[in-house]
Amino acid sequence: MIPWINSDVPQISKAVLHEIGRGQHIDVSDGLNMAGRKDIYDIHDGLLSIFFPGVWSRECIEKGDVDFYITCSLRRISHKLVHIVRDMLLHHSRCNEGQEEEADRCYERASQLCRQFIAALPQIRRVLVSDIETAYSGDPAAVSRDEILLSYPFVEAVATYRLAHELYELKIPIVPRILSERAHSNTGIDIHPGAQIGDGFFIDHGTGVVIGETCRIGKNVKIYQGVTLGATSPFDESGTPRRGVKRHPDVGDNVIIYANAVILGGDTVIGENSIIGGNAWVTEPVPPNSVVFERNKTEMRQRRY
Ligand SMILES: CC(=O)OC[C@H](N)C(=O)O
Repeated sequence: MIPWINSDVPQISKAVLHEIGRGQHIDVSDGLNMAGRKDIYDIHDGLLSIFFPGVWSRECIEKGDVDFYITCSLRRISHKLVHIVRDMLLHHSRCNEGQEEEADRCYERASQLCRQFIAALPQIRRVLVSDIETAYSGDPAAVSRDEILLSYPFVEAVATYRLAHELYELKIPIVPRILSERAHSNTGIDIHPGAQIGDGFFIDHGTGVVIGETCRIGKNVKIYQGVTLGATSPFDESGTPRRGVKRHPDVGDNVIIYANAVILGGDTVIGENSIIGGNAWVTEPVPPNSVVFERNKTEMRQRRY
């Protein structure tokens, strides 16, 4: 018997309860159940395994069973997702004073949003194949597409990003960030769901990559470990960082960004076909077809393909 447990714990429980009751900033009074995060993880796993059944699924799946597997999984995921999104919408409305919505309305809206999300899955899957294709054609270390799919961390990070982006575009609260931060923990690659990323995107090695919310990235872009596409956070008069403004760079088609380059700012545009060298620090626009090989020094050159 540990004596302090009996004497101290009831009092400390009361004090914790008191802090919860103060409801400052984080409102748990409506019982937003964070066990829900496990349900979202389950949906995340389920969606990835639908994209690549028998590869990312826990189950071994025979060719003849794929159809059945996808239909059953998708039905299960759709049900679960509608309930989670309903809870999130309800919670979100309660956090905004005077805008509380009825549960039934949230349920209806959740159902519509999830329908749109599920309808987008075939297209997301198609784009994901283009990402793997860019990896295969761009990385001589990759022996096969299967090797990339089974072992490269960027596949999970980018697949998750593409799912999370769809949810973000539908303005579903919190769920997109839970997905992307889970992939961030698993892979070391941090892609905000708000970023816009074109087809054929490849992150080689991946560790430490950060891609900010308002980035726009073109097609067939390749980046290496440690690259930051970050913000020069603008502040308002009171010194508070301004939300909802364009603060991360744009990257044109066919750009390659080597390891640990840092590219910052909402007005920073990397023109198409450019190469940004390792450790470059870029805070100004770079014209198309440039090579940036050290701090802000650019050189025009003809790209070879
Ligand atoms: C990627 C990055 O610079 O993030 C900084 C901050 N979270 C923002 O979004 O502005």
